Amino acid sequence: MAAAAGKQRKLAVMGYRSVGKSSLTIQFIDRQFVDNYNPTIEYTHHKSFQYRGEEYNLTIVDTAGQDKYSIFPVQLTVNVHGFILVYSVTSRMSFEVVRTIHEKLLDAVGRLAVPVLLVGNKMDLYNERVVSLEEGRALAAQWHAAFIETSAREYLSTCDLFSLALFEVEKVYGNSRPLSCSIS
Ligand SMILES: Nc1nc2c(ncn2[C@@H]2O[C@H](COP(=O)(O)OP(=O)(O)OP(=O)(O)O)[C@@H](O)[C@H]2O)c(=O)[nH]1
Repeated sequence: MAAAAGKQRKLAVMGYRSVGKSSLTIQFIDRQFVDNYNPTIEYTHHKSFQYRGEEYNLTIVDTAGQDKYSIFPVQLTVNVHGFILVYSVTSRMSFEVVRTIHEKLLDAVGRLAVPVLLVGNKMDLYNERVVSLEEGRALAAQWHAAFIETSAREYLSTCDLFSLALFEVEKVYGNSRPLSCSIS
């Protein structure tokens, strides 16, 4: 008998240029870090993922870097279950840009209960940090979103960020038992 198809979930990864959107996605898909920088136009990845004993077929859209003045890609929100908004803890501009993206996202989707995970990446660059952990937490709290700091380079995070994104998605679309891992 053929195995039952997994749950289909689509996630979009958005943020300013060069914050590590592709690196985080590739780290999740291939478990490797790519050091060279190639700006992304838009790339869609697929991965089967076991989450809490269930099979998920994830589609992850790694989007082109946005800035404050970019036109929000409204078509990108169609059939997307959750949004991963990434900034770099080394870039104040990238932190401002995620605020703008979030505003445009709510306008585009037209409702407040949008599953969002805010990610502060490049936490391995301790000496270059300009956005504090508290600022990230406070912004996520203001949005009622989840929050995590990570490093795609060192694969640092208390809990896999894609599991956390899925947790936010399942709060709205499915199973919402609490996570057993802590989020720093
Ligand atoms: N030190 C460090 N460097 C990182 C990290 N994540 C990404 N980088 C580097 O930052 C640069 C940009 O990473 P990308 O993953 O291409 O960034 P992006 O957000 O996809 O960029 P765009 O496609 O322009 O939007 C690359 O040189 C990566 O190697 C990280 O966690 N730590």
